[in-house]
Amino acid sequence: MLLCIDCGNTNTVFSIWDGEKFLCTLRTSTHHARTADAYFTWYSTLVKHYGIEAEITDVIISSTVPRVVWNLRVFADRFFNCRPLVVGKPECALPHEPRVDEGTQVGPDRLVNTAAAFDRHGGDIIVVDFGTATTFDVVAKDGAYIGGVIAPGVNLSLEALHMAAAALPHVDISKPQKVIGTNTVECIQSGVFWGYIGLVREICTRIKEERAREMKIIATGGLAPLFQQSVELFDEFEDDLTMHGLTVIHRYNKEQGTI
Ligand SMILES: Nc1ncnc2c1ncn2[C@@H]1O[C@H](COP(=O)(O)OP(=O)(O)OP(=O)(O)O)[C@@H](O)[C@H]1O
Ligand SMILES: CC(C)(CO)[C@@H](O)C(=O)NCCC(=O)O
Ligand SMILES: [K+]
Repeated sequence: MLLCIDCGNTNTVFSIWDGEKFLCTLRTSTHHARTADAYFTWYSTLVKHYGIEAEITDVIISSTVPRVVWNLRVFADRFFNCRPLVVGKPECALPHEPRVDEGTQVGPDRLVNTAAAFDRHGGDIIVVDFGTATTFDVVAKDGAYIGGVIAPGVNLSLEALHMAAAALPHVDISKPQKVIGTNTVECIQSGVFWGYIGLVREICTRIKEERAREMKIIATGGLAPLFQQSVELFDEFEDDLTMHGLTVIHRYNKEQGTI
């Protein structure tokens, strides 16, 4: 079985793929100093709790935080006796090479999202991922990542207001009933919520104009459904997109004989 690891700047997600379906999904905060032993203690406790019998033979990692990869490599080697495939490293083949400026290190999560979206929907797609940052990944007709957009994430925007302005409290995102807030919390929620609706719509419109074609918009990440509630922004929402992409890239490397 394949253990897929998606390490973001905020959260790290493990998911076990049995070849047909994900058996479970485990989430922890990303912390570069977490040791291989600590990962295993956490992992084995939860797997046992869910009553899952998993013989892990392969591990694939996508990490936007380079420093965590070392401990995850040790984790894979020590507990599953395997060498993990790390997306973005030269030894990990990609179904389509990104077409970006030379020397650009595309975030591995974006490469994975791109592979997943192309596998499920074909090309001419925009993937919007609501993580620590909100990213827009543009997938060409042939499946290659050809660039995109990086905007501050929803929670990051809320946190930035709280951090920088003494009188602004921490608030959670939610959909305000109206645009004009009549208290501080409503004003902040309105700014971020409606501001984000505008951001997503404007960027997608401009991407389509720049590409001069219709493009399907796929959203992923915990907050996408909240925005979709109000305005039709996306064609599809897929909460397992990044995990699916890891299985696609792993299968491709098996087929290519790189692993
Ligand atoms: N209805 C909601 N209201 C508030 N927060 C939510 C809601 N649904 C999901 N979230 C939060 O949204 C965030 C987005 O999750 P996601 O896994 O997509 O990205 P992340 O873990 O924050 O970022 P990264 O992948 O970059 O680490 C999570 O922190 C999740 O707890
Ligand atoms: C943009 C983030 C932080 C989104 O997770 C990640 O994909 C990343 O660190 N990217 C590197 C830069 C780039 O993708 O062009
Ligand atoms: K993510």
